[in-house]
Amino acid sequence: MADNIKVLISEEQINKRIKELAEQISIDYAGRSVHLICILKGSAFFCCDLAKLITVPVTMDFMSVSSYGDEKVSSGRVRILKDLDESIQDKDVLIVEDIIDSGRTLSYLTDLLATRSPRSLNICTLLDKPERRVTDVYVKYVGFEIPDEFVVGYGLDYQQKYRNLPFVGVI
Ligand SMILES: O=P(O)(O)OC[C@H]1O[C@H](OP(=O)(O)OP(=O)(O)O)[C@H](O)[C@@H]1O
Ligand code: HPA
Ligand SMILES: [Mg+2]
Repeated sequence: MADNIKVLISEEQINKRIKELAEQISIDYAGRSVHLICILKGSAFFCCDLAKLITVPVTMDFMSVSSYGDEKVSSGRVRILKDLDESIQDKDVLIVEDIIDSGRTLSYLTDLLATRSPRSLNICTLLDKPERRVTDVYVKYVGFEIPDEFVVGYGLDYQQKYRNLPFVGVI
């Protein structure tokens, strides 16, 4: 396998879990529409695959945020590279992330977006690395809990590489 990357979560496991998450979200948002906020770049694959399987009406917007740069640890400073295009006022907003690690990114984002008067605001993350948390965040939908290892693939990068791997692996 390229650069000795060990599979942690296979493509089949990811697809199965995304289906389950989409079913749960479709039940929870029944009778409403859900406004997905995709946090670029990491969440691009997950958010698009999830959106395709949700059966209630979906709208989407994109925000680009970065704090890791080329490192394996957070710089501690969350930078917004691109803000949302549309207002989230009175919308049922679901932030879609690839991973919650230290919790800094999502803590910063939920505080920021809460000031913009959404009707509701929740988080869906594919991966959760609870051992690394330095900031508490309430996450409603979690795909997989993973151990304290730096992972790549299915959107996640190391030095901008490996995002296109169809599985989640450890370098
Ligand atoms: O919980 P945290 O410690 O804040 O880490 C999680 C965040 O870090 C990664 O983004 P990154 O800054 O690497 O940007 P990218 O998505 O463009 O790779 C990841 O995609 C999450 O957004
Ligand atoms: O384990 C990780 N891998 C890639 N990007 C990340 N950003 C936070 N944690 C990670
Ligand atoms: Mg990254």
